[in-house]
Amino acid sequence: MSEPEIDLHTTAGKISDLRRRIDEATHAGSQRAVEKQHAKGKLTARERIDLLLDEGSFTELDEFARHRSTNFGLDANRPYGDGVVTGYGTIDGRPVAVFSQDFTVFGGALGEVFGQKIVKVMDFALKNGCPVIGINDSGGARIQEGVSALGLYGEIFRRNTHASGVIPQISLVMGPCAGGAVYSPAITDFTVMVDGTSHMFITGPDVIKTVTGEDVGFDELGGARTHNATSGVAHHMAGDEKDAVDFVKALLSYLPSNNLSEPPAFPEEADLETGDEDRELDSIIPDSANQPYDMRTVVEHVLDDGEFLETQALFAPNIITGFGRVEGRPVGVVGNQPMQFAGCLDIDASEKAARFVRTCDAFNVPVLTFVDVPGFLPGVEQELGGIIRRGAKLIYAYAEATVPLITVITRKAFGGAYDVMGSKHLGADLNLAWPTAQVAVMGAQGAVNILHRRTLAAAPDEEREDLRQRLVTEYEETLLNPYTAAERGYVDAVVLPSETRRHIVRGLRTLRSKRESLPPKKHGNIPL
Ligand SMILES: CCCC(=O)SCCNC(=O)CCNC(=O)[C@H](O)C(C)(C)COP(=O)(O)OP(=O)(O)OC[C@H]1O[C@@H](n2cnc3c(N)ncnc32)[C@H](O)[C@@H]1OP(=O)(O)O
Repeated sequence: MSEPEIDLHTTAGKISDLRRRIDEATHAGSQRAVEKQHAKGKLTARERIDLLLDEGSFTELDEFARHRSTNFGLDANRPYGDGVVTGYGTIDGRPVAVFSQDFTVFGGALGEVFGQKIVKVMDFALKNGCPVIGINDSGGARIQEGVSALGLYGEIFRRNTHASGVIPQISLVMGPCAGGAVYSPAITDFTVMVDGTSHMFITGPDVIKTVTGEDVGFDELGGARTHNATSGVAHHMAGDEKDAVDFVKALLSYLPSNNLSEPPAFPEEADLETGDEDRELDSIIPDSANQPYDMRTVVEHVLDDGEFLETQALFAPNIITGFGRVEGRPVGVVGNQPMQFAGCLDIDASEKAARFVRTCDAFNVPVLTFVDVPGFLPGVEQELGGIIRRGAKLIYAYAEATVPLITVITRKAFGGAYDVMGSKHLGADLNLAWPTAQVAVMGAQGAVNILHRRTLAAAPDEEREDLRQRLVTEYEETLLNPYTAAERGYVDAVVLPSETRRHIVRGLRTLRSKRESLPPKKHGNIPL
C-alpha cells in the first residue's frame, strides 16, 4: 500500500511530515540489521535507553541530525540520527544525560555528526551537573570520514577529562569498542561490560597476528572477563545487558549528581545497641595470625542491611572496594582481603584502591577502610613492574582525600602498608583498632630473624628452636598489639569488634560537617 500524500502547505500536512520523519529516525537501522543485533543477544540503542531510564522520561536531542559526507557514496545513505541516539531523562527520578551508539547504522561507527551529537550531550550534562552514561557499541572511527571522525574522538576525550571529578561518567560497553575509541570509557569513572558480547581492544586479533604473530581470540583479548579479571579496565562483568544496566542504576544510587552535591541519602536512625549480629564480629578473627577470614563479612556487618555493591570484584581480589550505606547515607569501602595473598598490597590492589578512593573523594562519599595487611607483596615481578611508583598512588589518594575517612584495623597493619592503608598519618579522621590489631614494622618471625640473628646462630642446635619461640613470644607481647599505637594517638580508640558499627555511625554523624581543603595549586602530580 502506497503512503498517503502529505500536503506540506497545510498544518496537518506538516504534522504528518514530522511524524513520518520521527518514524524514519526511530527506525534508522534496517530490519535486517536489527534482527542481526537481536540474534547476537544484544538490544538496539533505543531499547537500551528504555531499559536504563525511568519509563517515559527520555527526551531525545538531535534526532534529525545527519552527516553531510560524500566520500565513498555516503551521500546516498544519510540516516536520521547518524547512528547515535542522544538525550536526557531520569533514573530513579534523578536527571541523567545519555548517548547510545546504534550498531544497526554504519556499525555504530563514529563520524563527524555522530561525534558532535555526543559532544553536545556531554556539554549539556556538564553544564547542568548531571551524570552522563555512554552506551558503546561501535566499529570505531567511521572510515569514510577520516580525520573528521578522529577529531571528534579527541573532542570526546577532552570532555571526558574535563568532566572527570565534576559529574559521574559511566560507560556501558555492549558490543565492540575498538581502537582509540576505548579511551573514552577508560577515562570515565566506571566501565561495565557484558559477558560474551562486549569487546575492547586497541588492535584486534588479526592485526596482532600480523604484527607479532600471536594467536588470540576476541574474548581472550578483550572480552568482559579479560577486562574484569586481568587488565582491570572494567568494573563489573554483567551476565546480560539487563544485569549491566541494573549495576549502573545501583552505582548511581550511591553517587551525587555532581561534585557540588551530596550523594542521595535515605536517612534512618541506626540502632546503636549491640545485637547478636554485631557480636558475631567478636569471634571472626582466628587465634592463629596466619589463618584467613573473609573481610567481606566484616564489611557486611557494618553496612546497612549488609548491602555491599562491590566494584572490580574480579580484579585484584586481595583488596575489596565498593559502596554501601550507613544510616542511609552512601559510603565507599576499601578493605584488605586476607583470603587472597593474605591481604598483601600489590600493584593491582594499589591501583584499584587508589582509583576508588579518588572516585569517592571527588564525589563527596566518605571512605571506610578495613585493614588487615601483612605488607606489600614481595617479588621481582612486583618490583620490576613498578610497585614503588604504582603503590605510591594509594598513598597519594588517601593523603589528598578530604572526605570523611574512618579506618578500622582488624588485625595486621605492618610496615609501609600500615601507613598506606588510611592511616592517621595520611589524614584519616578516626582510626579504630580491634584488640586483635597488630601494628608493627613486621610480623614476629621476620622481626626475630633480623633482631636476633647472631643470638640464634650462636645458640646450640638443640636449643635454637625453643629460643626462637621465646623471642617470638616476647616480640608478640611487646609490639604486636594496638596499644603502642593507641599510646601515641595513632589509633583513636581500641574498640570491641561488636561495637564497630556503633563507632562508625557516631563517627560519620560527626564528620558530616567536616571541612578540609588542600593548599591551592593547579593540580597535583600523582605518580601515574
Ligand atoms: C580514535 C578512534 C580511532 C578508531 O576508532 S580506530 C578503529 C577503527 N575501527 C576498526 O578497526 C574496526 C572495524 N570494524 C570491525 O572490525 C568490525 O566491523 C567489528 C567492529 C568487529 C564488527 O564486526 P561484525 O559484527 O561482523 O559487523 P560488520 O563488520 O558486518 O559491521 C557492520 C557494518 O558496520 C560497518 N562498519 C564497521 N566498522 C566500521 C567503521 N569503522 N567505519 C565504517 N563502517 C564500519 C561495516 O562495514 C558493516 O556495514 P554493512 O552492514 O556491511 O553496510
